[in-house]
Order: sequence, then C-alpha cells, then structure tokens
Amino acid sequence: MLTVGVSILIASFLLLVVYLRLAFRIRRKSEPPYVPGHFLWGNSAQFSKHLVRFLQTSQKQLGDIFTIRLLYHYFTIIMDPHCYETFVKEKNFDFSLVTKQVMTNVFGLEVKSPHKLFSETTKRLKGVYVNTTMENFAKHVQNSFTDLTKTSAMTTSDCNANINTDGNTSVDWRRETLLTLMSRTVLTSLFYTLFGRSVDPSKNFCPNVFHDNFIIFNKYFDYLWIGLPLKLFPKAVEALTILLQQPTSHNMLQRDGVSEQVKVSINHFRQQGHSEKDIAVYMLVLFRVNYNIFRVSFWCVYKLAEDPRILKDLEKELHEAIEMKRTDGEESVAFTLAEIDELSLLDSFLKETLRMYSGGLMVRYITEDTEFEMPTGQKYTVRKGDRVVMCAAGVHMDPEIFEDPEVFKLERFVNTTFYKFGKEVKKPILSFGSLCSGQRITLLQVKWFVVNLINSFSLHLPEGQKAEPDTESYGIEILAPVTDVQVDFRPKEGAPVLVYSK
Ligand code: HEM
Repeated sequence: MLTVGVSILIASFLLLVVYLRLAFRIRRKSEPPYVPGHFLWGNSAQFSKHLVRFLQTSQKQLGDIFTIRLLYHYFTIIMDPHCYETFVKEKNFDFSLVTKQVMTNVFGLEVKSPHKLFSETTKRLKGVYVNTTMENFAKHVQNSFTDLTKTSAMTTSDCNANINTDGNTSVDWRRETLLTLMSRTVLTSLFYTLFGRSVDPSKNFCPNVFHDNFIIFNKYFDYLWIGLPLKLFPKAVEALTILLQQPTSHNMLQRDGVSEQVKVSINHFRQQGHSEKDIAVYMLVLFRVNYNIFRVSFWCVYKLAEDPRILKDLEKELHEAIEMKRTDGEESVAFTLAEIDELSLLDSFLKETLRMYSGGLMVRYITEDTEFEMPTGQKYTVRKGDRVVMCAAGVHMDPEIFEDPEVFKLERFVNTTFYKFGKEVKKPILSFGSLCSGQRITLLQVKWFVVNLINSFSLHLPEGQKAEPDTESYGIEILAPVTDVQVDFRPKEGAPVLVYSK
C-alpha cells in the first residue's frame, strides 16, 4: 500500500508532466517568433504587471507579430493597426468560442442558441430602440441629479421607489468620493434604464447594493476567466449570492420601464427552457457590459474635475449650443442626438478618454492552422487551438500614431487623421473591437451624461487628489482606477434643464 504522502507526490508529478506537455512545444518555421518567458507560467507575470509595456518591448525586439504564453495557452499578438481589417475578416478567427469560455468559466452559464440571443439583443440596441433607451436614461439622469442635490442622503429602503422631488436642495459645495458620486448618478441611471423601477422594492435588488457586490465579484473576473473554480474565492461566492437575489423573471418583466434588452433576453431564456437562476445570471452579464459605460463616465468626470481648462472649454462649447436654441431664458432646452453628436470638442474629449483608459483586447480562437499576411507581405502561420489578439491600448499608446501618447489632449481628435508607416490608420480607436454591439449606445449615454453634468454642476478636485488607471487590469474593456479620489461639486444656479428630444 502506498502512503498518502507518496500518493500525493506521484499525483503531483503526473500533473506536472501533463502540464508541461500542454505548455511546451517547438515553434514551427513559419510561425511568428515566441517571446521568452518563465518555464512554468510563460509570460503571465509580464502580462499582468503592465501589458502595454510588455507588448511594446516585445514589439521592439521581435516585430509586429509575436506569440506569448500564459500558463499553457498560446496567444499570437498582432500590433500593426493596419492588420485590423484582415483580422476581423478572417473566417478561421472565431469570437463565439471566446464568449463561450467567459460565460462558462466566469458565470457558469451555457446559453442555448447563443447566436439567436446575440442577434435579438443586438437589434434592441439599434433604430427606434435607441430612442426609447435614451429617453429613459435621460429621465433617470435628471432624477439622479435631483436626488443628489437634496440635502438628505438616499437610503437603501427607498432605492426602488419612484423618486420624490420634494425636499430641500443644497447649493453649497459638497465633497464625495468620485466613485460614490458616479454610483449615485450614472450607475443608478444605467441600472434603472436596464432593469426599470418597481414600487415593490426588493432589499438587495437596487443600484447601490448591486454595485457594491458587483465590484467584489468583478475583482475575481480574471481568475475565473482562466478557469479557476469559483469555490476558491469565498468573497466572490458571497457577492454572487447577493447579486442573484433578483426579482423573478415574471416580476422583472413587470417593472416600470424595464429595457428591451432585458425583455428579449428573458423571453429567449424561457423559450429555451433555461432556469430562473440562469436568467438571473444573464441579468448580471447584461449589467456587466453596461458597467463599461460607468467606467468611461468615471474617467470623463475625473478629467473634467482634474483639469479646469478642459471643463471650461467644454462648458463654452455647450453654453454656445444652448444659447443658440434657448429663447427668452426658457427653463428647459431640448437636444436631439444629432445635436449632441455635433459637439466636436465633446466628441474628441470622449475619444481621448477612451484612448487613454481602454484595456480591452480583441481575442479570437483559431479554428484551423491559418496563414496570416502582414501589410508588408510577410506571411505567418498561426496555429489551430491558439488565440490571436489585437490590443486596443497597444494601438492607443503607440507614439508613432499618437504624439505624446501619455498626455491627455482635449482636441486630439478634432478633424484629425492618424498615420502609421505613412499610411492612414482607419480605426485609431479600438476600444470596442469590431463586434461590440453596444458602441453606439455607449457613446450616446456617456455624452448625454457628461453634457448634463457640465450643465448642472461645477466640479473640482481638492488638492493632492489623483486617480491612476490600474495597469494590472488590462484585459478588461475599461481600466479600473487604482484608488478613488475626493471630488467637490456644487449645483449651478439657474442652469436650464436639458431635455432629450427625438
Ligand atoms: C465603454 C463601453 C464598452 C466597451 C469599451 C466595450 C468593449 C467591447 C469589446 C472590446 C468587445 C469585444 C469585441 C471584439 O473582440 O471584436 C465587446 C463585445 C461586445 N459588447 Fe461591448 N463594450 C462596451 C459597452 C457595451 C454595451 C453597453 C453593450 C450592450 C448594451 C455591449 C455589448 C457587447 C456585446 C453584445 C458584445 C459581443 C459579445 C458576443 O458576441 O458574445 N458592450 N465589447
């Protein structure tokens, strides 16, 4: 009989052998060069320390295409922005398997007929649905501002009830952490736009509780994504338990103003015979994609509060647009989406924010050995079963495309074209990849929120407050801040109400 110790030793040895067989392989002649890494975990440490610096260093040493290893997974990285079109058109580069991995590993969910669901939800982000979403969002933003200016803080118990506009308003400077300010405004508005409101509030299904628990769960996203079991992280389990305490799907559909996204998803899940738990998990997935809007808005507001010149220039642009439309000091001024889109400085501001704070990757699973041609004409074989990646921040932080890439320049995107190797870069902002169906709605919602905030509040950062993006969080769509900051804000007296108009 073997002792327990010897059995463990043998099992560990066998596991190591299996792991090493998965991790090690010989580079074939036509394949891109490999970046040297640790014999056990490959390039994982360099990758998670500062992805962009690691990729830029590798690019200098090996060129615009190279392969890295994370544990036993191989990723071929393409750094040349001119490869974008070839990359997205290549039929052997598959995104659905990447999504499937996220759904299964992170959320423990196997969606039935995922293509049908994707196509149905995508339709709900276009055309007439954009108007409905924006109408609801604009209403919730306005309510959240009214609530913010009230002297008494909102409590958990009234968080689902329709907003009561009575109460004293304060016009003094107030100080909050930026995350709290953003949670009470944009996050709350996004939550209600997605899930609607109810007169029958459930204790845990309201923006602040949902947000707090989401932050905890999201911290473990990367570990879950690479396949570590949820059980290893008791805090994530606890947060997930609260996140899943949602109204039943029947009650969700009854909520006032519930979005088409939610409606169509619930109907799909019911038709496919999914459980109530699966539906609740998918509601969390929907919240997570919307959370990117929260993150971009966070960085926008941080920049406005940090740099008075940026705030002043954007205020001027908005003020001029308002004055063109406002007659006799009217209390409200209506703006259409087209009119918001015409604010070119605002547009540049948002693009510059996305450029500086995007952490997303375009990842595809390679379904067959594939010959990939670089713009130089050089051909490489990428291997079946590996992943191929274009990194948004790799392009955004390329000094050959963007002068002083580390510097935030408000006007960078006003009437400008960008070049690399003497050729125009057709897609200089890669934050949304090629497949994100939420791009249009994101840009509209962030613009609407920023315009309304500038119109309604004065802002500034107290001295010494600084937020830096967490360079260890590359891989997620928008980088998280390392630390929160304090922000001072005050309602502007006599500001008109901006009304959303179709
Ligand atoms: C700042 C906001 C956002 C960013 C930066 C972002 C970024 C991304 C990225 C990088 C991808 C992968 C695309 C690719 O590899 O080609 C993606 C996919 C996707 N995004 Fe977004 N996204 C944002 C907001 C949203 C919103 C608000 C929604 C929906 C309301 C949404 C829905 C989707 C969907 C449905 C996919 C494709 C998933 C699939 O095919 O399974 N995104 N997004």
